[in-house]
Amino acid sequence: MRIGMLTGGGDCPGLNAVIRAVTKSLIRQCGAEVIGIEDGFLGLIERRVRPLGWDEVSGILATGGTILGTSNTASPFAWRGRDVAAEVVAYQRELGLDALVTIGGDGTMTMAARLGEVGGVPMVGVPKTIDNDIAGCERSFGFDTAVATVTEALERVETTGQSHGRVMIVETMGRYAGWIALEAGLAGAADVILLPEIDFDLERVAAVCRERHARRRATLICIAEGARPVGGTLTVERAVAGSPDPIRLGGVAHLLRERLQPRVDAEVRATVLGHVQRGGSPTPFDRVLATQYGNEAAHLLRRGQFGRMVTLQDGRLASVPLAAVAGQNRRVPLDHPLLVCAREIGVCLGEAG
Ligand SMILES: Nc1ncnc2c1ncn2[C@@H]1O[C@H](COP(=O)(O)OP(=O)(O)OP(=O)(O)O)[C@@H](O)[C@H]1O
Ligand SMILES: O=P(O)(O)OC[C@H]1O[C@](O)(CO)[C@@H](O)[C@@H]1O
Ligand SMILES: [Mg+2]
Repeated sequence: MRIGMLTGGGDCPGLNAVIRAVTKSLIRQCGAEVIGIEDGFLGLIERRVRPLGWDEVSGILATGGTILGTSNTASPFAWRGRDVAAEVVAYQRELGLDALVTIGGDGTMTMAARLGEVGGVPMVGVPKTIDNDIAGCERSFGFDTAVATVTEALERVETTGQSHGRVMIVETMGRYAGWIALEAGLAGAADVILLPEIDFDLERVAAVCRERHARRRATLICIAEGARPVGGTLTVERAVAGSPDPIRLGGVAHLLRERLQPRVDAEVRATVLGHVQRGGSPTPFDRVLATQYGNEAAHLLRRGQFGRMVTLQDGRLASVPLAAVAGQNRRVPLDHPLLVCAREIGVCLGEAG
């Protein structure tokens, strides 16, 4: 058996743990040859691959990023104005691949499925993202690490906020889903948590800050990059040319700071955490989850269960058809127990009233 493997989309902690587990499982279970494809689908377009053996994947469990590199702008169906999908499929055949392991988000899964439809090799997907927003998957690896990083940041920001009696705003990543802000906000004892799923009422947030200033000096606000005020729009930082999902969010913390400042006596400061949340070594939880996902991907390959993505459902390893994942986005349901819990312990979610 000859298996290709690539990492696509934004990187996240735990990618190397998956690469290691897939490779070691396949070598041990069936003596398979594993071919690493560099920089996601770009490596298939530019014909850049390298063999992955036991030594190449040893010692990488705890390292951040991806040893294979990644890309979020390379589409074989629209590469520099040309459709090169047929050439990519031909290259897969030249390499003698029996299947492809694609470790990525919704975009990577969609692309892998599309390549399969035009004659590409069968594939098995592994869900990665710090955002935890992949359909059919209750925990993507990388999320736990991001939550740990944001939690530490909130705690650090809180002590300086206390010293100065300020309103401190911390902005998290997460795109259109509020999972990172919600879990880190709870773990980091934020007073206000603002999510993309609940448009926030500025007057309500200001009232909480004023009330806290009188009682507790400081207010800690955790806001997801995709949050927006009632009647407002998303805060877009930039558009990335060539990316199938070109919008990059960012900066809503600054918008909130500007609008809050005239409404409160305390000084307001904003911190945008950015890629700090996506880098570095995975937590033990993510190392274990990524290892299990990689091992399970090898099982699917050996059983010939293609066109599926490994996943976690009700705490158990499982797999779902790619068609159920492609083009989807898993957001925080409004009746989620963590939202209920947050409200009941007095966290403001920006809701009016
Ligand atoms: N809608 C799409 N149709 C076809 N191909 C796509 C699509 N979206 C993404 N791709 C391909 O998948 C690659 C990765 O996609 P994208 O940048 O959206 O990352 P992702 O896998 O969704 O991860 P994340 O969004 O978490 O960074 C792109 O470079 C592109 O080749
Ligand atoms: O690295 P880039 O292209 O700026 O993308 C940032 C986006 O990717 C993610 O880190 C992961 O999907 C999002 O949370 C964030 O909005
Ligand atoms: Mg995506």
